[in-house]
Amino acid sequence: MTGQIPDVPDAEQVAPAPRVDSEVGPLRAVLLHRPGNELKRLTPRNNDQLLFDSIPWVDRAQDEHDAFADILGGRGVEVLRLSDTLVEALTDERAHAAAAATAVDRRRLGNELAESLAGYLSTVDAKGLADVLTAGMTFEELPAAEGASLVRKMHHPHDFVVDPLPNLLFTRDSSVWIGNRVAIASLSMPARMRETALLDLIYAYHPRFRAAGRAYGAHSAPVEGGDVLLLAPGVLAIGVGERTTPAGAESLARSVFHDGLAHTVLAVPIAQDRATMHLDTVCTMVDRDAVVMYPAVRDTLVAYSMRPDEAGGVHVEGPTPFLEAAATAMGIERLRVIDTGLDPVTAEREQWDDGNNTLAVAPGVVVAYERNVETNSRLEDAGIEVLRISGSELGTGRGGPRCMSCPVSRDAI
Ligand SMILES: NC(=O)NCCC[C@H](N)C(=O)O
Repeated sequence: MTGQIPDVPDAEQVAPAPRVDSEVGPLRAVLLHRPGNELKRLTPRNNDQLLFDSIPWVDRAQDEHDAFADILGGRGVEVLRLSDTLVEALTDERAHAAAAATAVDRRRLGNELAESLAGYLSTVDAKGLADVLTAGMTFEELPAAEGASLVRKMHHPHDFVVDPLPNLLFTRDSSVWIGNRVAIASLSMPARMRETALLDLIYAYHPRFRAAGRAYGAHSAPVEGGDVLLLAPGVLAIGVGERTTPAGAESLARSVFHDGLAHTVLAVPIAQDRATMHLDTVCTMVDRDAVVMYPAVRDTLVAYSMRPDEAGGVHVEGPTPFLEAAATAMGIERLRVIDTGLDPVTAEREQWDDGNNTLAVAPGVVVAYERNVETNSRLEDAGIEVLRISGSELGTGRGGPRCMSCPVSRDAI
């Protein structure tokens, strides 16, 4: 070997380091979840509780999601699939044991069934366990030998022993990268709380992530990633409404100040409605200095500005109009606003259908649902390139391209 030039891996072969400082820097790697059997659990009886507005046609949802992943891949983005990362993490026996424990709800199952379920899950391989953790398990799927407890006898065969997680599709909400740290969200709705534990295990045990530092504690007050916008390096906006609480926003702000990841955090009150469940349902960034925004909130959205004080605490000012507070914190003269739709009714329809929920793959280039015709044409009129995907089935869970993606690596802007 003496005298030979050592092999230098291609730049493309080296996984980009996890780091995200903005909403619009060129996207390098993203965590998606291809919808699977967990969506087949949705019925008219449980869809409200499981946070879906209707029953998706699963094969078509998968096709739509594959097209979404292809568009990202075509732009040079590395697509990581949540189920693959979960299976890889679960090959570590500590992760396997911890994951199995998260699936056993002793209070609901009672000791006898809980013990038999835990025993059964400990024998299942990583792939099988990942399937149960994501798609759940019904009483009729529980192996016959696993206990003949009263609980088992009295439940309907289609009741869940382990609840499914159909909202894993929305990877934006369960974790968010801020700089080189990841914040595991503390999800507020019962149907999504178990996602926190799965993401916690993926980031702790997957070789790609286990060295990454954490921001904020996974079990702190509720914060959901859909509420967190990285307006510019060092500037965060956090929606506070149906999901993220004031305590969650304050706790995340303290954490990012402590780690030197931000100098300003804007807490932005949003209506506590399903239509506006996260800040990214009414506003997402489409360029370094531009947002697409629901016009009904444009003039009323305000922000409380938080900055670290010299005593190690948090100084709070405001509220002041959001657009002004954001521009000041970002150090720009003005944040350009592109409205959703042309008239109030179109705007309301397109906001509901995630017209505001775009995913930037680079400054001025976004992925959007094709159905939001008016909003997309307004984006194009403003010079934004729109990569359209269909989302008739994906949208039944009430989330768009931004909700369905957790950027893991973006280049600096
Ligand atoms: N960031 C987002 O707005 N995510 C959409 C989440 C939809 C999901 N069905 C939920 O209700 O949590």
